[in-house]
Amino acid sequence: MNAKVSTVLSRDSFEKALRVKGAFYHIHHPFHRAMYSGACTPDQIRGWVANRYYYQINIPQKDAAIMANCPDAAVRRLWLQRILDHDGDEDSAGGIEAWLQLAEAVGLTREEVIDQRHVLPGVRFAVDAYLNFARRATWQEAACSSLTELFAPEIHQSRLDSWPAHYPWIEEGGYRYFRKRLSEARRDVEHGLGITLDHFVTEAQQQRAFEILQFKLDILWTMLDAMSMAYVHKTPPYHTVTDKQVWHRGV
Ligand SMILES: O=C(O)c1cc(C(=O)O)c2c(n1)C(=O)C(=O)c1cc(C(=O)O)[nH]c1-2
Repeated sequence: MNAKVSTVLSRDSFEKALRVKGAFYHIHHPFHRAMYSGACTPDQIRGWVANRYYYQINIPQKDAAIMANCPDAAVRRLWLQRILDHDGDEDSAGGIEAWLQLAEAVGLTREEVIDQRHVLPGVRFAVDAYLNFARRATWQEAACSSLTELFAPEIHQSRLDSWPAHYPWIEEGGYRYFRKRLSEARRDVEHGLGITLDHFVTEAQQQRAFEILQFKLDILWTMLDAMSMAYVHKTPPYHTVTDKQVWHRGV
């Protein structure tokens, strides 16, 4: 009788295999490559900042959904920091405010960002898929979906390294968000990765973890596809019938 050869990955190999998924991170998307090679117009940078605002404001709701599904107080206590990072506390204004300062630094008004008039339907649907996944998945699966943050410090650093030279018209104060995320993302990943390595221990679970990480990579990539249609190819939704931004702002 043939014994089934186990293809369960060791903890180390599993972590390495998760990191290999970085090959599909949105740092490789043409829109991103254009951003850090200096090829973007001010309108393209503004479009990206205004659309990414929707991701920023959904992240703390996503993290609150994970906490709501998690019965482990020790995990919740650590996870709570993510919400404070974005929403702020009595000492610091937080990431959403820093993002609004980035918006102003690139020439947008707070009002036009906060009212979400520029948020493209494709971006909205992609971000909503992330929040909805966190609501319905187990807290360990939702924690696993945050692991694209493994690759985030590099992308924030690439902006800090390249944008000031390419886009001197962006005010320096706008870069605070990216600087702030360098250490926050590293700390988040340590926690999220620990949960994932502890929880996904069978072959089927590890395959599921790869699929969850790919789902999240798809979200980030799809957001940029929608922005490319609108700001690079100049084909935003309904462009064949109107040049007005008629799409909905969230229902
Ligand atoms: O600018 C980026 O490219 C980028 C990517 C990601 C990511 O990989 O999900 C996050 C962030 N930024 C970010 O700033 C952030 O706070 C964040 C939280 C999360 C998450 O899934 O919980 N991802 C990200």
